[in-house]
Amino acid sequence: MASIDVNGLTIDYPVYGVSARNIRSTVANLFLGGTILKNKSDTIFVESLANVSFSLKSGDRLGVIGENGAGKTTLLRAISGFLPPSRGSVTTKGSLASLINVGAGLDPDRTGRENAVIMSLILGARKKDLDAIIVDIIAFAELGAFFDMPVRAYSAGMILRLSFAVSTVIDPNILVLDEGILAGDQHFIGKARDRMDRIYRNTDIIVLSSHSMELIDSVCNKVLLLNRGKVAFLGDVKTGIQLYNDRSYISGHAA
Ligand SMILES: Nc1ncnc2c1ncn2[C@@H]1O[C@H](COP(=O)(O)OP(=O)(O)OP(=O)(O)O)[C@@H](O)[C@H]1O
Repeated sequence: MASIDVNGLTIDYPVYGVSARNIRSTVANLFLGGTILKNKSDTIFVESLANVSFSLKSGDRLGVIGENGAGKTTLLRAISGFLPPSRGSVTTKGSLASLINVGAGLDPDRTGRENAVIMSLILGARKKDLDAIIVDIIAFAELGAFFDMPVRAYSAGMILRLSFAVSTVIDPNILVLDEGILAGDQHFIGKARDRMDRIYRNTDIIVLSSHSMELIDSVCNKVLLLNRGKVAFLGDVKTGIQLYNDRSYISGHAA
């Protein structure tokens, strides 16, 4: 059984090299992004998530929505294990594939093939299935001779092809996806979207961040609406999308 438990999760990003005295106005920060804080030694922090808690179990498809800077990517990174909590905890059970930052988890000094083998094993592939898995990755990514070149020689779109092919070749128990990465080459994105339809059906838990309410509505059965790093709403999809659209969850905003 796959599960995700997020408990009191707070993430502060330190911003070095900026003095608190140079942050001119707190008014400008009222509606967008995390809260800007400073500690005793005048170091600036952006509190991008503040005391976020929720649990997901098999069958849950969570749509993470919110305006620019609300904390969506930060939450997805923390669930994926890329970002340690400043306070609180994140516990996941089950194999997890993460498609947030294109290329995350790839070793630039290894070839596409070597990365494909390593990541497939991390995702739970059995050794006896590896040959077939690599054949599938080669066919899907369509990287030609570049598959045997180091990843540092890839273009951004080629890295996306490899990351996507590797992360989706086996159905993971948990898929964490920022839909924003699926942009670019129309031929590949078309193939990627077809494959996502299969993954959306077969994966135990999906955490999907998107600015497309149409996609959230079609894939998800729960919505987490973030507002400046805090949970503004957690519950059914229709209500969450309605709140997001009319912006009534933003304090001081007249709908
Ligand atoms: N590396 C960083 N250093 C400092 N602050 C950061 C860093 N990354 C993100 N932030 C801040 O954390 C907050 C949340 O950012 P995050 O990227 O999670 O938002 P988001 O909801 O994904 O936004 P968008 O829809 O614009 O992609 C923002 O205020 C942002 O300025």
